[in-house]
Amino acid sequence: MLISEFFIMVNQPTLLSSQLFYENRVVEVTLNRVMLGLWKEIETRRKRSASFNCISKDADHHFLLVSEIVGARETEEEDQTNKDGGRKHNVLLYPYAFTVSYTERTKHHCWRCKDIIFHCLDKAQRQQWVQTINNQLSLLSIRPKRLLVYINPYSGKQRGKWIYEQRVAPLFSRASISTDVIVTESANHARDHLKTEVDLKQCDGVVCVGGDGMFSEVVHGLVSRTQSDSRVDQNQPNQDLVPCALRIGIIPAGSTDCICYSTTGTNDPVTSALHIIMGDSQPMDVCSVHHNNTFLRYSVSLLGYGFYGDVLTDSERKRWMGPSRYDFSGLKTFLTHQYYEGTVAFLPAKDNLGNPRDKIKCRTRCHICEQGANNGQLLSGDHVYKMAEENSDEETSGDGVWRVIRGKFLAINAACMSCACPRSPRGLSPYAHLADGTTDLILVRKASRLDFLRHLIRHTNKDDQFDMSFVEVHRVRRFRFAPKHSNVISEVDLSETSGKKICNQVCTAHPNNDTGHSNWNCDGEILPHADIQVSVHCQLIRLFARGVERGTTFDTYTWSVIEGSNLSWQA
Ligand SMILES: CCCCCCCCCCCCC/C=C/[C@@H](O)[C@H](COP(=O)(O)O)NC(C)=O
Ligand SMILES: Nc1ncnc2c1ncn2[C@@H]1O[C@H](COP(=O)(O)OP(=O)(O)O)[C@@H](O)[C@H]1O
Ligand SMILES: [Ca+2]
Repeated sequence: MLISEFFIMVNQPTLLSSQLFYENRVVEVTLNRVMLGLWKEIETRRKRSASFNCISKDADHHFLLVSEIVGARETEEEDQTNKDGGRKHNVLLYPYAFTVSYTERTKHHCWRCKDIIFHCLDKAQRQQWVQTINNQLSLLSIRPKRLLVYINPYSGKQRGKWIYEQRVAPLFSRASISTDVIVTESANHARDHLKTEVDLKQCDGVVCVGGDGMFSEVVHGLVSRTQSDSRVDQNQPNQDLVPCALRIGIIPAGSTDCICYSTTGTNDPVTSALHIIMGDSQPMDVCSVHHNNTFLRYSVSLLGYGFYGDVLTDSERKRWMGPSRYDFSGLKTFLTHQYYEGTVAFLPAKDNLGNPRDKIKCRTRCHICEQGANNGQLLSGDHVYKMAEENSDEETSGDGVWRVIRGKFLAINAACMSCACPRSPRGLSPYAHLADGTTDLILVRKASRLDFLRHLIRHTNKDDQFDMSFVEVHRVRRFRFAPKHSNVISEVDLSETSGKKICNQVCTAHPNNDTGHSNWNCDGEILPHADIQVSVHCQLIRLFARGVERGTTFDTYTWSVIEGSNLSWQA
């Protein structure tokens, strides 16, 4: 925080100011539109213990941003812990307590909800404080007030219900958020409910408790509902889709939790609940997947053919093993060492969106993602690319021209975001962006088992998994794939303007034959077709998240400490 920002903050008109008892001392507490605090010690009974997070133990001025307060509530007498005599004495003088809950950052992007208890002289003063704080919070229009919650009781280690009830619901209630909770009874329950039954105007957001598959259900429900309400045909691969109005929150309880991890920096239910309460907003790209001009599915994380498709196909039969099914099937698939022949055609992204190896990480308020959204507006969809494509006879080369690559691949992965998760903390494509309108297309060609193992291991450490002769990676807006024996892609509608030429190339490249092919892993779902067309839709949805923050230490959102007027801290 800059000093100028600090002065703007403290110079806001005061809403409420009183002398209250806090811990072992009397303090002057002030509330304005932006902050609670600037506590000046009036009377010290005992040397203050460092009982709440602050930079300096000797500091006697503190503040808390209103935007980081979860809620305030009156506290019952019996809830108050008063172990020492000095404190008891003061509690008698200030018997009416209230609690302010706030968000505090801990290590590794985890947030925690902390409480501070203040004591008032009389009931009226306490009521005034609680009401004024909560009124201020209700003015923060970005915060959700009513949420629709779907719990998959079978996700991950089957602890979704417990996690929600024990760790999340109490926080929502502290933040005065009302909820409609639905425990799903079968696969696609949440998707179909959102698609047809829910009155979306009755809530401010949708929360899913589960894994990537559960999130995918909610995305399908919301996106499909939004398109059908706007009479948009999802079957057209080049169709501009209508963005969803409601934000989605993820309480991680699944096997991979890659979307939660990539958007918050951790897979912690309490952190996610606090992002939802704060009303965070993170736009996110969505890929639409079509086969033969028919809509198949949406994808927000990984579209994987070959290795990840085979891992998923094998692991689906082992759901009873829980999350470790992926380790088992991963090892088995690795040993099988199967490669697949096919043709990939793709439309590269604009140069101003960087490239998958530029070491620019997607972080909170990412400027590459901003750039991506602007590109979309300026170019209005694919028009410029269509022009480039029509005017060129080149099969490859040039920004905005389709490129075609044929070969034998161990894996073809498209990562629309980093796909960071506990198994791979940097992710499948560490520099992919959440909301730039592109996906990173990773082509892993046929290689020895040892080389492929080296590539896989690099997903788990700091080494560059793309720095290998058999791996190439491209940032793309659209792509197509046809397996060598494809007989379906020749049926693609050749009247489609964009991709027309490419389609011809793909078709002529592959006379039909009967060699085997893999499956696509689409965010943990197996797709029924190998021949697919993929388009990225920039910022189609929004999450209750803020992307991964740059540091985990002090910044403008957290508790700050000022030593008198000597502003020794800056973030
Ligand atoms: C020899 C060591 C090899 C380690 C390789 C580790 C790479 C891990 C990269 C994982 C990227 C996961 C992307 C997310 C996929 C999810 O959508 C999907 C479904 O997740 P869900 O079951 O719904 O939680 N999970 C998987 C494993 O396919
Ligand atoms: N009540 C239910 N019974 C069975 N399957 C369900 C239920 N609710 C959701 N599902 C499905 O379970 C699958 C896995 O869910 P997910 O939450 O991703 O868990 P995991 O991360 O363990 O795979 C998803 O495809 C989802 O559609
Ligand atoms: Ca992206």
